[in-house]
Amino acid sequence: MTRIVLLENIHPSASEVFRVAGESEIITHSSALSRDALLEAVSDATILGIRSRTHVDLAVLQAAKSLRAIGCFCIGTNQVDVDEALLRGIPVFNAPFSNTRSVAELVLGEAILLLRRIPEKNARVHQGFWDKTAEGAFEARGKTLGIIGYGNIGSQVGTLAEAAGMRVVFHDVEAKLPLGNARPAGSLKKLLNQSDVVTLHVPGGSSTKNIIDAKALSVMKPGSILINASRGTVVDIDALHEALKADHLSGAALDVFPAEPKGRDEPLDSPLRGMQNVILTPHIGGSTQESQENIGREVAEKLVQFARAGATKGSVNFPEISYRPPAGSARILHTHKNVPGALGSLSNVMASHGLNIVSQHLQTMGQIGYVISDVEGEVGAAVMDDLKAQPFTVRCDRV
Ligand SMILES: NC(=O)C1=CN([C@@H]2O[C@H](COP(=O)(O)OP(=O)(O)OC[C@H]3O[C@@H](n4cnc5c(N)ncnc54)[C@H](O)[C@@H]3O)[C@@H](O)[C@H]2O)C=CC1
Ligand SMILES: O=C(O)C(=O)COP(=O)(O)O
Repeated sequence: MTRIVLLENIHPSASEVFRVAGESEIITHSSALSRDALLEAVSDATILGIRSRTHVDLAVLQAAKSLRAIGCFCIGTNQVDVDEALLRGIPVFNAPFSNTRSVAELVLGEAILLLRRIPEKNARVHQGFWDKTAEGAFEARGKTLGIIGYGNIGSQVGTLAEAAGMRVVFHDVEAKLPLGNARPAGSLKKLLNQSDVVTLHVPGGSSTKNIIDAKALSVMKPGSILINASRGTVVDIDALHEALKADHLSGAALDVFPAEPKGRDEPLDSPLRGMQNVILTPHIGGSTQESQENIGREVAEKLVQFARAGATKGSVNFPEISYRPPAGSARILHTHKNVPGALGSLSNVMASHGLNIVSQHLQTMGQIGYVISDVEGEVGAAVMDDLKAQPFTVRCDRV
């Protein structure tokens, strides 16, 4: 019996996919859960769906005794301990492109608004002042946009910015194919000291923590603008606050924060609140009708293909095996420690129970191997128990 638990207001398109696939036990929550409620909710879940707010760490994985797969209904997967999930035979899926464009459009819009000082001007008119002036207002055309993290979102931002006449440079830890006239800056420092607008599109995690700290900010051009719609941990907020107060930067836009409010009634705790040259948004970079509906469908379809057929293609942490139609009368999914002879031992156990292997696919990733076996014959409790009892077995399911 599959029990699907979906948190954080995942779009109804996901539940629809599960229902069409014949799943009826779908529990939805409109927000993230408190720690205790989360531990309770995962205790009998077979599939867990989350977005960026829910942290699935070792304790959550330990509490989730029946969990078979996790769906991140977003791009980032830094909120899940994906390595620990792998060791427990739990694949993690995400939607790597579905909200890319939504973030890219927001970032270009914010760059243009900040170059024209619109947040301050908007506030002044609302307050009853008519400060008609060109002072400090610039066109985007001809300005340099520096993109840190030239992946799916970063490169889309670059394409949109070039269409607005901007010159685009980027910095990435990997070699990347430049789109249009974009060029690698050569180093983070070279990017920072030539860009009028700097935008961050790196993943979260320890390797990107505080990339933008006081030193990096000091290298940025006087009067330049910083935009962060990646993860809150990437920017040292106190250092940014100082740089803005000192007028070293002319503005900033932040969609993500080191500590984000748990729900709609909790205020953001940030020294940047109240600064009129700073756009603050509640982590909505990827929140558009189009993206959420697509994400719901995309991730749910991946989870259904895994639950039904063991397909792991597109998983961010697991040996990948594409969907294949079942070739025998039953399919056995086996995750094991990647040790010599595991496949042979598995096959012998199946043969000893009279099962004929019709098709078998093995993929390994680091310490873990994953085998899909299609067999002819009766897959009873005895063979499943024997397979589970093998010393190298991590988990074994029949689908
Ligand atoms: N604000 C929001 O609502 C959203 C935020 N995001 C965030 O944006 C991030 C980026 O998304 P994508 O572009 O789809 O990911 P991606 O994986 O396509 O691109 C990330 C790029 O960053 C590069 N990178 C990694 N560490 C780096 C470092 N230290 N310095 C420079 N480059 C580095 C990688 O090589 C890669 O090219 C996601 O991981 C997620 O955290 C994604 C979607 C929505
Ligand atoms: O896709 C991502 O990585 C995001 O940050 C979007 O997160 P969300 O689904 O809005 O909680």
